Amino acid sequence: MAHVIAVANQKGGVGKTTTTVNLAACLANAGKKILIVDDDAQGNATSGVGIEKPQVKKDIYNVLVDEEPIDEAILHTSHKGVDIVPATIQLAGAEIELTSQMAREMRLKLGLAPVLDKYDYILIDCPPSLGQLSINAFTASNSILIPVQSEFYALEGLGQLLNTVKLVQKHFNPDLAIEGVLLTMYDARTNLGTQVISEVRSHFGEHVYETVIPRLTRLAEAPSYGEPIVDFDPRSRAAKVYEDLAKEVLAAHGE
Ligand SMILES: Nc1ncnc2c1ncn2[C@@H]1O[C@H](COP(=O)(O)OP(=O)(O)OP(=O)(O)O)[C@@H](O)[C@H]1O
Repeated sequence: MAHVIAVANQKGGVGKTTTTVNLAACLANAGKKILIVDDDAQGNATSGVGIEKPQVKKDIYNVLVDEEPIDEAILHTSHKGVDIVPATIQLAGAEIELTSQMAREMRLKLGLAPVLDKYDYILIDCPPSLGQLSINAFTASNSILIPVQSEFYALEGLGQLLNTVKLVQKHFNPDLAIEGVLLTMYDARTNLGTQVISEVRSHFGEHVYETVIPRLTRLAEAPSYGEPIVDFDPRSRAAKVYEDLAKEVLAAHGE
């Protein structure tokens, strides 16, 4: 039975997609079957695993809005053991279209149900907002992994995110847990990064991963080649840090 993890932070550009794609590949290298759900109309997770948009016949929009079977939208990716439900720009309309539909918060949960036993982990790459797409992700998930950029305003907006988590727990998904808080884009050359780390750790305590993702150019380069870092540059420090994160995630699940 898959463990479903929403990778979320309504702040833009904090490393959600980078974390989804690279954690997925590292978990697959550890022998796990992984499904990525691209829940963001930008479709960066989709292109980041080598899927060209014209290749996409059905995407997450068709699952959420048209309630079409998810297996018709699932594609294999460039990385063995990682499948994806892609997103294209048509997802941009879903927030509004879902608003007038019945059981709108449950669409992703219902959509994923038939494939839960085919995967070990399902990672949902959430959009930078707390609208219907994120609510659907939180309702469908066992837990939420929060990437936090190591910068001055790191904690800003996290209160709002945690409030949304509480609302979803109350109304749709009482068992939704915090999977972990991941510090990203850490720059060792500034004192600021170190300050932010201690601030985030004092706030979230044991939820914060030991692994901290540094700011590394290789991580920004890999997506344009449609490859996770472990394929693009397997011996790099960037590959190593996401491998470390995968080990922590597996350990947290007793593996
Ligand atoms: N550790 C890192 N070092 C260097 N660049 C990074 C790192 N993590 C992410 N990036 C780059 O920063 C940008 C934003 O990252 P990413 O797309 O993963 O964030 P996001 O939270 O998914 O963004 P959005 O909110 O737009 O969906 C991308 O260009 C990505 O390649």
